[in-house]
Amino acid sequence: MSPSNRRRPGRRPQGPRRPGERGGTRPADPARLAAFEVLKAVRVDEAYANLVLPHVLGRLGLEGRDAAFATELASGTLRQQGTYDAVLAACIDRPLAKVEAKVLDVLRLGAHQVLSMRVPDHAAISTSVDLTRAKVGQGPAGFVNAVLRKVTRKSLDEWVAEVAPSREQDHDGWATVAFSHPRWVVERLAEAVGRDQVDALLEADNVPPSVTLVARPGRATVDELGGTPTSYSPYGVTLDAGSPAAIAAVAEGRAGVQDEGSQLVAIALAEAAVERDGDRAESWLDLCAGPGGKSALLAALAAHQGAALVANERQPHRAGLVLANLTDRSAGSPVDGVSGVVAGDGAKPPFKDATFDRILVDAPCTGLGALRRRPEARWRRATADLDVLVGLQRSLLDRAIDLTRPGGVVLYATCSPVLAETRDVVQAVLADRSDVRLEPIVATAGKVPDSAGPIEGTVQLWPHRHGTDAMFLALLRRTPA
Ligand SMILES: C[S@@+](CC[C@H](N)C(=O)[O-])C[C@H]1O[C@@H](n2cnc3c(N)ncnc32)[C@H](O)[C@@H]1O
Repeated sequence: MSPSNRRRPGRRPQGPRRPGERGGTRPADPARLAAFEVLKAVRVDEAYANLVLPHVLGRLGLEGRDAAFATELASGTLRQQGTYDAVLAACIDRPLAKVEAKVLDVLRLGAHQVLSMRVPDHAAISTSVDLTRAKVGQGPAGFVNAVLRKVTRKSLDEWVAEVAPSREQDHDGWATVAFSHPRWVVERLAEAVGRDQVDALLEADNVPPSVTLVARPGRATVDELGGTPTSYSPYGVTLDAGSPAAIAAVAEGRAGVQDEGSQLVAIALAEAAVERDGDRAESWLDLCAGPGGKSALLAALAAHQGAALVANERQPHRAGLVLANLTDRSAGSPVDGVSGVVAGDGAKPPFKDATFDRILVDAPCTGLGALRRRPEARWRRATADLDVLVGLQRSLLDRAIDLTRPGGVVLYATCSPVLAETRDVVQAVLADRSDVRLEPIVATAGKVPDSAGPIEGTVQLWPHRHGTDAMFLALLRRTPA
């Protein structure tokens, strides 16, 4: 599919002049102002767009269509910034690095409206000029006007054909521009998914996912949530419309927003075969639990299986979020299945060796499998992050194996398909130790079609194939040394 097929309807009629407007000095349009403020918060404060958006919308009093327009404008601009920067570079006769950051934000927002939102050119340009006057000053308004006029001269497809390298001679360079991903990410994803599928994956990364909910078993049912049942998780539904917060089970914490792939990770740990250790109730550990989405599902599954879950998270404020996720809001006490929440470093865990029956290591990772839901994430990561993360992932998996009793299991998961974080971590730990073996995932996640991971028996989910985040799952069993 060509990049221009990613256009979404966003046409927004221009209303009459607002009170107080006078010729040439109109105030900035509030929805565009909101999107501008989100970009600024992402750039200056390293904010997450999806977290800052509700605050900005609330502060500016935006609701309904205006809120939807601002959301698409901010998220779409951040997501497709790589494409727009290549276009803008062709329209400006100095390097983009020399353009004032606030002006570049306005230009990117304008480019998104012109090239991907079907906002009429004159409206996109005049509101961008207004925004420049309001937030930067009169000086650059003419520059913004001139640059955006140039942008309107071609469609997105025509621009990509003009500014991207040749697809035949430099596929990754072309994909970098056409699908707006940093080149190193294109290369790593191509290595993981295969050259024949990488374009489909990159394209899927640019489509915001629909909202998926989980009904925590024993506390809520999928029927309470409405929506369409997910294909693989028995606890999931995809919302067709509306806000999750308006659903009682979500508001009460008995259900939550959770990608289907994440649901399959928690289910895979619960479903693994583990022989009972006498009459003792099973003890489960979520080693990297923050903010607690998988812990909440694990706790419900643990309660059902008569087990007890400990949730551990290194960052104290995220451990607080885990606690909130594991608290029964009406009773004010931990939900069934929880035996504790700990703020500790999983690489130096405050637990005794060989004490847990099942451990989830949902490792800190690059998150390159969840780019659909985090529009700015692709620009935040760098290859240098990989080395640091891989070292941490290996030591967390290693410690988790120490904490597992012989016969028990560790599920290693990442929301990244990058082979250095998946295959290589698992193979390195297997090569180092004689007291662990890899086992195939045979239950629900293992039955997902076309989900073979990079080592036999492991699972790799994909946005473009399964509609989930690109979760990787590997099951390891502790054996006597
Ligand atoms: C992928 S996230 C986990 C998501 C979580 N399982 C959920 O479903 O909500 C990884 C988490 O590991 C935490 N983390 C990073 N380093 C850690 C460490 N050394 N020990 C324990 N947790 C750590 C991060 O703060 C982050 O919250």
